[in-house]
Amino acid sequence: MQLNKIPATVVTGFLGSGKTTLLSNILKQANGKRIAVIVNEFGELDIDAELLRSCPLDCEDENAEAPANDENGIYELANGCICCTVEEEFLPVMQQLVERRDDIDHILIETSGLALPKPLVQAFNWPEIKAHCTVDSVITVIDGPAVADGRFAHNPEQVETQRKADDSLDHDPSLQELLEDQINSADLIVVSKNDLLDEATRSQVENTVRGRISDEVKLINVSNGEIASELIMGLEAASEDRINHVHTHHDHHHDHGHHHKHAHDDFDSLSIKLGEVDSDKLISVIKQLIADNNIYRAKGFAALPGKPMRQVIQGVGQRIDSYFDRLWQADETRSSGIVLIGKDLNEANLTASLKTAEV
Ligand SMILES: Nc1nc2c(ncn2[C@@H]2O[C@H](COP(=O)(O)OP(=O)(O)OP(=O)(O)O)[C@@H](O)[C@H]2O)c(=O)[nH]1
Repeated sequence: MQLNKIPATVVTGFLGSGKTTLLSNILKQANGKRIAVIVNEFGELDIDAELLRSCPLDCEDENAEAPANDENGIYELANGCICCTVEEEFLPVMQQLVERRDDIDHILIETSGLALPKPLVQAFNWPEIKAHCTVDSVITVIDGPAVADGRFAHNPEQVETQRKADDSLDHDPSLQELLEDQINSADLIVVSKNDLLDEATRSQVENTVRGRISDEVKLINVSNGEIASELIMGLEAASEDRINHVHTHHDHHHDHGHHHKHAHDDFDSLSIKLGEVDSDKLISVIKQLIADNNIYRAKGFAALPGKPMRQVIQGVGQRIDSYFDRLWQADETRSSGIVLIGKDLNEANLTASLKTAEV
């Protein structure tokens, strides 16, 4: 019966866990498969869509013809959170995709790191969607090194011992709930950043995650998003059929409709525009800001004087990656922009600090 429904894979996972990296690797393997991508981002710059769209330096030829990499294949949902805007944002996009169904083999959906997957999966039970689409699987990406650092301090003794070390970030109850909801909705767990784990840490991480999922949920370790697309697509889980039974911390908020307080209401997302910058200085300022504030995620683009290429800056926890992704285009203003996502962020102070990197 599902043969003629379009399969949709929902990729969820916390900020910076590696969702975009995974998706861009899947798109590289599209091999003629026509994949539509829906991206939802918490933050005003459409960085994820941009990164998925722009062909990385090492993939120029393979990808030139893949339809998913052409602009028509990528749908950005307005800034915010897919779980709160299912009706206004998600439904219309799905309707468009259904109209183009003869041109689409698979839909990939990247939710924002702060989104709750359940309401999104439930939307696949709405008649207009259900008739044409099914959820192939919900994949939850979990940041391996973050687990190793104790982000899943769930059992009480662990919380007690770890609280001394850090009482602000990783043991925030709203964050714990969000992570648990993302895990509970999963058909498949991808533990990312495997390259950053040694063997002992890897099995410790596996045990921690295993302790939180049911036995039938598979767990795969992945480095740099490199995984065969057959392991990710075509799982035929029909997740919408079971989603109502998945217990989450946020059920009552959605089910009763009136009280719309979500996990992510406590988070701030700032988008700070800068001119050309000194890259080393910018990175060291961001590191310092991450150390001094409740910043979970920093990402953006930097324009460096005299450099023809744009630099991508990615910060997760204390780790900052940077690389050049593409040439600045002739019609583009060379400017930098950084998105900071966290709690209790003081925009004026953070802007002033970042501006010290301008040249
Ligand atoms: N070393 C290493 N870095 C990784 C891996 N996967 C992702 N990263 C890095 O982690 C950072 C975040 O990765 P993204 O793929 O953007 O994460 P995301 O989940 O899409 O992030 P948000 O959309 O902001 O929630 C980037 O700097 C990636 O290069 C991995 O397997 N190994």
